[in-house]
Amino acid sequence: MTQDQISRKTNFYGRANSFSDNECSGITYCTDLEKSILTNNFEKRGWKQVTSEEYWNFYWACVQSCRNIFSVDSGYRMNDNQMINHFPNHYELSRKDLLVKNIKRYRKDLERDGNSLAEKAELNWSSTASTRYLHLDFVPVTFVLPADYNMFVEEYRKNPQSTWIMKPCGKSQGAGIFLINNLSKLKRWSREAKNAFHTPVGKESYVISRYIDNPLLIGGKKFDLRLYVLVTSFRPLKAYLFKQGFCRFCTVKYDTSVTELDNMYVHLTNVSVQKHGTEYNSLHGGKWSLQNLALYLEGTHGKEVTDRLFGSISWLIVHSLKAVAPVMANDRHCFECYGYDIIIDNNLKPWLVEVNASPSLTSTTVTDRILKYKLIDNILSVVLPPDGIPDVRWNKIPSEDALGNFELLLDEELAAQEENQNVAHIRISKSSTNRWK
Ligand SMILES: Nc1ncnc2c1ncn2[C@@H]1O[C@H](COP(=O)(O)OP(=O)(O)OP(=O)(O)O)[C@@H](O)[C@H]1O
Repeated sequence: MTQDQISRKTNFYGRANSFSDNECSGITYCTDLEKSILTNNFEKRGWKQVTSEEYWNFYWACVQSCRNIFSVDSGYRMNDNQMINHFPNHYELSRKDLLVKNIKRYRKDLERDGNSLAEKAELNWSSTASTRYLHLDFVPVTFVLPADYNMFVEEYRKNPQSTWIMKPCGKSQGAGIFLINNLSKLKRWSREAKNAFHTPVGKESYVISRYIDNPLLIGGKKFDLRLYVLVTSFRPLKAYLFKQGFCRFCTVKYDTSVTELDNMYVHLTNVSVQKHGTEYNSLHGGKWSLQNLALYLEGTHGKEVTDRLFGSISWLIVHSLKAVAPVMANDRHCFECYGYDIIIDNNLKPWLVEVNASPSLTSTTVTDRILKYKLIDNILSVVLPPDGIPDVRWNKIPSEDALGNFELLLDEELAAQEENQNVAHIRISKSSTNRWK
């Protein structure tokens, strides 16, 4: 939806402030993404498709349309019966550089307040000692380039043997990513890709992160987790975890030798990369369900260790959300389903690699299609009031049934109520031991 379309639409609908009887009989939806996984779900509910220029109750928008709607210039005002699937500044969580910036700020704030979560420990890394956060160390050490180049070099020199991964901040699906294992390679790249940091539309920034070079391998292959997290409010924080995430495997065995450094089939788990490889299997799409992973880990490491790992993953997600909550525009018309990418290392420590605001709804296998259809169905039943009519005045407390495959990660409002009754502090889902199964 363009700014112009929004302005024209506002003139007409700006007056609408409540859901009239007439409108109640027909909920309208609009989508920028013509995916049957979405449209089948909307139509199952008897909703009628309209264009973005008509009156919609529910908009599954691309991030750009959402930003246009919320831009000051659009003058668009949503009424109480309109909902949209992004928060206006979702990029605070989903842009690689901003995510890291927010997490760094969150840690500093907790440290300043003397919070024990920000406890640090000495880490002896080769000959140099450095300190790291004991609990809040869940994103790989990351710098934004070119801005933080000097800080990166300082860190690099502490451990020149380590490998780093360069990722353009504004791209996805593995585009523009490469690994480096020495500073001269970075310098060469910067020289050769003349204007490496400059594009026709301005500066392109990159993040450079410590490469997790000891991933947990299954069948000798690297994998990451794709988990779905639904946020219905940032202040108070209300977040849900979809129990049916999956693992995405590389098609080629993991190999840290220098000759394989540029082989993306070894190092990048993105399906968009792997599907071009000769070893790609379109039947299973290189995916494993989380249930299979849990069974595998219970078999190889035991149940307690497995439960602890999944508990740490939930913990990591909650704290990444808390890190951005203060800066998020908490508009009550918005909800968002984030795709979390997590790598587990061979010490069974989870690392947050990235958060996507528009996780792919493309299905590569039949199982994938069923899972994503269910995901959308469950999102709708969590974000909509029990009568199924979008209404932002609703208290956003879904019933147990409405959760489907989602489980509560955190509801600060509920937690505060419980605290008032001296029941509990911040509550991370009680069902944590049964999680994902
Ligand atoms: N620090 C890291 N250590 C090890 N592997 C990493 C690291 N960062 C990224 N990767 C690998 O590279 C892949 C791509 O990284 P990332 O998801 O950040 O980029 P992207 O191109 O934005 O992908 P997406 O399509 O998911 O948005 C990850 O799925 C993971 O396999």
